[in-house]
Amino acid sequence: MRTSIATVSLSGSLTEKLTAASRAGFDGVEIFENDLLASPLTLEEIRARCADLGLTIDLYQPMRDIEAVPADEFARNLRRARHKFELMRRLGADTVLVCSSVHPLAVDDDALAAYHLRQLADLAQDFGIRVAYEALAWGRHVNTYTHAWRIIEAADHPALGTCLDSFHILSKGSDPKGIEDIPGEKIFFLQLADAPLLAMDVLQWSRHYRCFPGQGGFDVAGLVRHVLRTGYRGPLSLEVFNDVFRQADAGPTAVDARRSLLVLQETLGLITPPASCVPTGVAFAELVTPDAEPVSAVLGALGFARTARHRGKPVDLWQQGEARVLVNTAGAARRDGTGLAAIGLESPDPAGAARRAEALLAPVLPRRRALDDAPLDAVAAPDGTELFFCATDRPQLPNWRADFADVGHEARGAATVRGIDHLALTQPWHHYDEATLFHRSVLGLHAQESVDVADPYGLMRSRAVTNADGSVRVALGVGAAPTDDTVHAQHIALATDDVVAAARRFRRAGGRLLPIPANYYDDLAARYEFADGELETYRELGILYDRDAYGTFRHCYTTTVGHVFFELVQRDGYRGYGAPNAPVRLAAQHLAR
Ligand SMILES: O=C(O)c1ccc(O)c(O)c1
Ligand SMILES: [Mg+2]
Repeated sequence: MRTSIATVSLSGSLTEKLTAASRAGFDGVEIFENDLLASPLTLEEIRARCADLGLTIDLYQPMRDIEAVPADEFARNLRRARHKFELMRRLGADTVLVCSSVHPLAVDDDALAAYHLRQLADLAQDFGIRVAYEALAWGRHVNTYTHAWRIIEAADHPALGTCLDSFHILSKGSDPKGIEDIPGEKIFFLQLADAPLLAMDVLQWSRHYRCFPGQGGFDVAGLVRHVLRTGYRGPLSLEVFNDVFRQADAGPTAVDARRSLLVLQETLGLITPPASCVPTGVAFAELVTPDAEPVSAVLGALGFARTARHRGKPVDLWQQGEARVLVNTAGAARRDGTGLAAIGLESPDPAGAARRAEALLAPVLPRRRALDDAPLDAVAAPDGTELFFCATDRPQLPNWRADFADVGHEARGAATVRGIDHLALTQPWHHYDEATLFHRSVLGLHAQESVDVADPYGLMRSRAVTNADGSVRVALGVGAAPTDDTVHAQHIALATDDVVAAARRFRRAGGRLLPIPANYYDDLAARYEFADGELETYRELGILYDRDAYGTFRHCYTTTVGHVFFELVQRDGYRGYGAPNAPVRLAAQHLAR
């Protein structure tokens, strides 16, 4: 189906919005009146710009407070409408959106509303224009789609139909099944928006918190299914009022928006992009650093051994159990200090995973490889993290590990780390919803609930995306103090079967663990019963503790190197990420700085 986006959904000038929509692959736009009023371009120039960009103008909006008002008011409305219809003719737009009235003088009189809309449609028809009447969720008397449709039926005019907007329908809890009672040709337009499930006034909710389908809590696909059954064949159009998108770069927002429609269309069986290919593990985490020494010291103290070196690049492979960490001193020019730059995802079908990622608009990264290196497909996540789709020691598939030559080092002592438990990636503040949708749709991971975490200097939000068996877990976090990279760093959480042994080993080898305040342990003692000496051990090492319905969680943190730190995690059935402990950890990290 054709896809469209309202200019109000994107940041910038009208020109910037149109360019972003076109680049992201939209077929058309809804032009929001304010964007037009504020543009220095003439109507003819806007029309030509859209044509050059391959965009149709699918809707002009909104007209407000038209119907069921006193007669003198309505006469003025018709005069205003004539003016707008002339404008639309010059613009080349043939559908106008009319919102249900919020006028203080509007009366609760369906017959009068129908009579007024019929007159408006009569006038519109002279200009070859169609009027799409939309029930605002906060409309004074008309605030449900069924009520709007009753009035349209009563008005009975070929140039009058309805505009359905998923936000207004789903925010009020209306049953979307009734949409099937409207003939498809009377649905003149379909606007789509999702929203997080919040208990608040619908107008505020709508104007500030809408998001793209798949990013909130509404069943937008279910609603569209009802619309498609009517025979509606107009565009799927996104109309998203959102405080974050208003400020973020229009380019990435438009791509995020288009991805949401691709995923929606896939859900509805309208398109079939390459199938989802869920990663089955973390092959490696790659750190870039200008100086390998500090991070190597931490890895060594954690019990990792530098086992191999890339044949052609200054990249070392550090390994312990199934945990592999690459330390790359070549890419550091791009970043300041040590950071987590890439993740290798063990994929059942690396090439297939890359094809899906590309089809869902993930930026494909050039393969930086030498002639005999294994071909590695990589894409960039919204936060810039490089995601490699790879295979480790699997016959028939290119083996990334073969690009590394063993250096013969082995770890001293038994392994205390088993593998990578999870990776925590800090998202730029304006990419949080986009990141969730990206990891869900491109990688096929499941998103858990978003949790709020109090940082002493602001609020953090965090949400985990995982595969079914938990062998891939990524915690996406967004911080309130985005400039504080020391605290809001990325981290690599390492799975251990004995966090006490792993922590002691780290300390004996000269590693420094994050100190946790005594008050925390006094509280733990009040909340849980521990075996003799257990709490003292946690207190001594800075080990944090949590429990959920499934088991217990013990974890501690190394101090931070550049923009990255490590966590040691002992997960005994526990499914979370120690969220109750996160405020204490964040405060301790601020203090340690
Ligand atoms: O918030 C508004 O006023 C508004 C305007 C036009 C729409 O299509 C809409 O859904 C909301
Ligand atoms: Mg709308």
